[in-house]
Amino acid sequence: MIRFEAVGKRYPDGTTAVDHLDLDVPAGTLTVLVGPSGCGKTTSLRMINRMVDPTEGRVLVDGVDVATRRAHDLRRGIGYVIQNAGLFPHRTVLDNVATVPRLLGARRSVARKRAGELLELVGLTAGQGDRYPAQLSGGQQQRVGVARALAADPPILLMDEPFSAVDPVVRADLQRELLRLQGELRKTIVLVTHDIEEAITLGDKVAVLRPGGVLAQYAPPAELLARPADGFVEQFLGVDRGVRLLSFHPGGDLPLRRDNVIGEADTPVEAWCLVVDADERPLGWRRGGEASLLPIGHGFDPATDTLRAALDAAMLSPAGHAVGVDGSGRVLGTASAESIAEHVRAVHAARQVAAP
Ligand SMILES: Nc1ncnc2c1ncn2[C@@H]1O[C@H](COP(=O)(O)OP(=O)(O)OP(=O)(O)O)[C@@H](O)[C@H]1O
Repeated sequence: MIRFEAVGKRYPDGTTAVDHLDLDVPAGTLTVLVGPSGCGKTTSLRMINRMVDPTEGRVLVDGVDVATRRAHDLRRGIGYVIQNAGLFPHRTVLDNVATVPRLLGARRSVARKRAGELLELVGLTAGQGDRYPAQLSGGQQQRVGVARALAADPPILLMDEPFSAVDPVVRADLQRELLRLQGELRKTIVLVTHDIEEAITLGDKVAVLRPGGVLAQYAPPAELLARPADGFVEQFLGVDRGVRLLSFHPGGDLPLRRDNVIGEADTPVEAWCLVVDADERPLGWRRGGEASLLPIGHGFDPATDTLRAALDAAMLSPAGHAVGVDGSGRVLGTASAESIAEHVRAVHAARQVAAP
């Protein structure tokens, strides 16, 4: 666990980078520090591995004040990933990663074997390991940066804007990979970003910092979206909080209707009916008695999708209804945009009653 206790950082020129920060990062979780430029994210991150020392308060790692640790020893247990990966340009990718186990005393062959395993872990091939960093794409270089940071198997990983230098598609890919890796490795990760969307996607908890290095709110993403602490956080989160919050609601509890699902030969029972074949697969929407069918667009699988996907399916459907399908594509039922909104209201109301 990482703990900031009343931590402040004032630079000699009088700049307050971090102001009285209290923050706990539980072991095995991913915390994101997010906020506008200059609000002290990087400074806070670097106080964990003593690249920066606080001028007030203490940073504790597993209960020990990092100021009492030799920086060199401390950093053995803390991986560090930066924007643009920071790789050695004149070493192959494999050697970049193998450097760390070598420094820790592993024999060359053992270090290279370990590096190969790590490259595979982050989704790179042995062939890519033989190239030089400049011969890889930006996204692939970032993966190498993550592999290198993991090479000493540190319990803590610090990541400073690790995905900012790559395009949005690669970025989404790297974010998914990080979540997959974290599901496997359960490191204690602190990640800095200025992108609130990234923070909400990745964080178990998100710390929003405001200018002047003051913590504005520290909460799980769903709570942040549902209850921003003040106007600053609300504005920083953006305008579509309600819709984004739907990503945190599983689709499995959404009531689905079956009474507007009919077979090909059946008489429509209302203005829009979903026609299915004998195997319960969707054929399309029938309006009134019209013979032609309109495509259902994309369905949603309540077992794996969230209410955001369900609402999206409803919005894109000609009938205004999302079609719920199981993993094999068979229709489970339908839900209108209104019924999805009603369901969300009911869930929120139940939570408020349940809250102490
Ligand atoms: N070595 C330094 N000397 C003086 N001021 C500094 C120093 N390093 C950082 N600062 C100032 O401290 C404040 C916080 O900087 P920091 O880099 O932590 O912010 P940040 O939130 O990570 O910003 P960004 O998103 O732009 O990287 C800024 O006002 C910055 O100019």
